Amino acid sequence: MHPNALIDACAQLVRLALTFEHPADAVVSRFFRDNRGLGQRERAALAETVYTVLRKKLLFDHMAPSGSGPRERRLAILGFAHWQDEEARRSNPLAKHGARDFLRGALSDREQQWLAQCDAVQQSDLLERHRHNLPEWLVAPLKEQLGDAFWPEVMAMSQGAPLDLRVNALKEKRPQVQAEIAQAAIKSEVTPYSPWGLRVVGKPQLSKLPAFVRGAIEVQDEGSQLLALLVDAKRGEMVVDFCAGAGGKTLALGASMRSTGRLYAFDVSAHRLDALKPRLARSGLSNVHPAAIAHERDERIKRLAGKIDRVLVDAPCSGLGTLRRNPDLKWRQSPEALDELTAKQAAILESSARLLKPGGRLVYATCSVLPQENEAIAEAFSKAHPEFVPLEAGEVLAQLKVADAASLCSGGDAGTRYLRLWPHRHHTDGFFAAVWERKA
Ligand SMILES: C[S@@+](CC[C@H](N)C(=O)[O-])C[C@H]1O[C@@H](n2cnc3c(N)ncnc32)[C@H](O)[C@@H]1O
Repeated sequence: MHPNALIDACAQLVRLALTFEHPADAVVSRFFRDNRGLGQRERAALAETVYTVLRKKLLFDHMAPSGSGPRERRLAILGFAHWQDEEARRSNPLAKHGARDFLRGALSDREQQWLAQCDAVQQSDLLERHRHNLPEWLVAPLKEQLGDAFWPEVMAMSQGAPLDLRVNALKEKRPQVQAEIAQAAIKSEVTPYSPWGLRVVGKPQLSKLPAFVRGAIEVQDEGSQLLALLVDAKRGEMVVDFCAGAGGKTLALGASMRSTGRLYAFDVSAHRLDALKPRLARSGLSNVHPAAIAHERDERIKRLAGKIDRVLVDAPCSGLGTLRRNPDLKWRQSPEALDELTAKQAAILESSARLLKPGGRLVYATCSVLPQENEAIAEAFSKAHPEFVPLEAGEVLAQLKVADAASLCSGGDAGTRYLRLWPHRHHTDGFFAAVWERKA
């Protein structure tokens, strides 16, 4: 594709994404479906450009007005240029010239002059909002929690996430799978905390890889793997994954139960549960029972009350811990939407807790970094339910031989009450989890 046509296509995609009517990943997938002729490199350029625009929206909104031509094209030029610079910095500093040559081929003289002016802007000349690119309502809670680590977290959140895999412990061993994918030129390192994880170098295509096809690996952030690990589901138990969605954590729980016992995968979205089915088929698990429920007080839930050994509530949340993958969320979420979400989270936790038998374990988790979706929900639940004893997440993980378990946690007297993962510290998405045991 001619560079100019590619920049125009990027501008078209930027325009679609900036309506914020749908999640950015859905907009990108739709665009690719509607433009089947696009090659792999063009797809990568399109996706990375639009994600860079979403990540740096306030900075680009500040720079764009000084240029000419359609606004979306100016945003696309900035997105493309910043993405390429980032790539060049990561892989080969000399590559920057090559990347800029390609872009120059797409730009008019006027656009080139404008881009040079934008490039000349120093960080120190910018207002804080143009450096953090966050909505104001999100800045205060992050600064309050992070202090000096606010800027490292901003940096971490403004980059893409690494590709993590979970090895299916039911079928295979991590070292063998690592060696096998290395044969297919996929380099990886074992993840520092999860015993099941591999962190892959780059973004190779996985769907045709034999290890993927036979269910030996699944794509899953290391943080998600640690949530499943905290549940510590065992052979022969009755386990509920209350908000199972497409089943990322269900599959990890099922494997840790060695495909025995009974694992219910509930969700209000039958559509999301449908996406679990092909994954389940690959996984070789035969203990999973997916079921769509109407709401958290569904009859099915009532029938299972007091019968379950372990419950995971991977609650619907703002997703603000996943800004590396979903940068549009910071523009699509709002304080009003959060109020609704926190009420839902409390209601789901309340209902799901009834499922547990005495001695059973309850895990409440989110991929949010906001205390109101996390500690506030957990503490209100503990207060209202003295029959549920909080466990130290740090101790649970240490018993499971997770390295540096205490460093993954915060809160409580010992500072290890809750799992609290941050992109800048742990190189995972932002996650929270609280663990309780129902008194016998
Ligand atoms: C964070 S996602 C779950 C992701 C999933 N556990 C995974 O690992 O892939 C939250 C899920 O909660 C579901 N949900 C929303 N309200 C619910 C409710 N009242 N009861 C059960 N599930 C609900 C949503 O449909 C969504 O799939």
